[in-house]
Amino acid sequence: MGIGLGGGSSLDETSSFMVDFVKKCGGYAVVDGGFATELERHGADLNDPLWSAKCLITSPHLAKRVHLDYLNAGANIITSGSYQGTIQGFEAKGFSKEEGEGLLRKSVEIACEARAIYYDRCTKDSWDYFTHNNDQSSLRRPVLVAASVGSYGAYLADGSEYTGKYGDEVSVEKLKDFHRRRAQVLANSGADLIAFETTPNKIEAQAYAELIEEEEIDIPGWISFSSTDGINAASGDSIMECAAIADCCKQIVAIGINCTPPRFITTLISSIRKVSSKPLVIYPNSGETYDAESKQWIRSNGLVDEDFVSYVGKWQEAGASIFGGCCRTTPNTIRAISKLLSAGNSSKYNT
Ligand code: MET
Ligand SMILES: [Zn+2]
Repeated sequence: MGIGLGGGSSLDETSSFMVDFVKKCGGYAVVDGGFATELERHGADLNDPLWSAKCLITSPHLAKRVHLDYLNAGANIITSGSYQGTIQGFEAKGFSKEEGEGLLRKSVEIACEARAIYYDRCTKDSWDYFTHNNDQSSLRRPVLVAASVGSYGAYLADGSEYTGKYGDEVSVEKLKDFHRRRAQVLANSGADLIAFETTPNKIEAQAYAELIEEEEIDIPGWISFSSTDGINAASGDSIMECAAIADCCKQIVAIGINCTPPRFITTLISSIRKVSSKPLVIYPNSGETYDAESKQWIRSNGLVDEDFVSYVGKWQEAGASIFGGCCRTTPNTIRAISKLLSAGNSSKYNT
């Protein structure tokens, strides 16, 4: 178990979990960047229905390295490689249900191992620092491990997490059944929280909220939405309605927008703020567009890291407090975000 609440935490503790964590981090927290992007940059071939979760089978060492790179870049929250890994998807590859569940747990174990390595190094570094500077301040940053849950659309592997068009036959009940076992397994995997990511519509948010209650999921979570127009969730559902569903769920300790172009974020934050005072987690993609057919990112409109980072202050002003990156962002993006926020913080305290 990490430093999360773990079994038996009270709802009061849960509702203040993210507010307390952000405070502990210094008023803002940093999330990691694109996981798949970074695996691919290191040569992984993720053209597979499991996408980045394929590495849990073929290259767990690389997954650990990517987590570690994000920690070294300044992340306070790292997200496990389970985004597109589902028991159904693993079964389609010939794994048994138990093996599939084991792979989900492994995604969290890998992230926890990366955190342990990072902490070990920090302890060593602060010891070196102490012996040279006679200063006992620890250089260790608080770090949470979030278990990633991709949407039903991610499992379909046809880009429908960016359209939210699941068809009439897909109901809240069906989505709950689809997500149930994975959510149970990840809630008991040692992760500090569950990140329901790239949620494109209202019914999936509703399914998560109901599932959390029904299954008595006792670790905190966030629900993060995708948008393709900066006004609504990707399906066209009102972002305020989506956020209101997440707001009603006590176990949901933050609401977010991820894998959405940076230029859309500020207006979405303002909309969400109208219906929720929970901490907001913002981790956009680079602004490039994903082509589901060719399974490639189209390089136009992408932002260089400096451009991406130039938005972060605006998102903070609009009311968000947790920042990172999604697809096509890298440890360099996260390093730049950390640097910017820590500079802002020190100037705040120095004036
Ligand atoms: N956490 C996931 C990743 O970075 C989110 C993907 S969004 C399509 O791989
Ligand atoms: Zn993404």
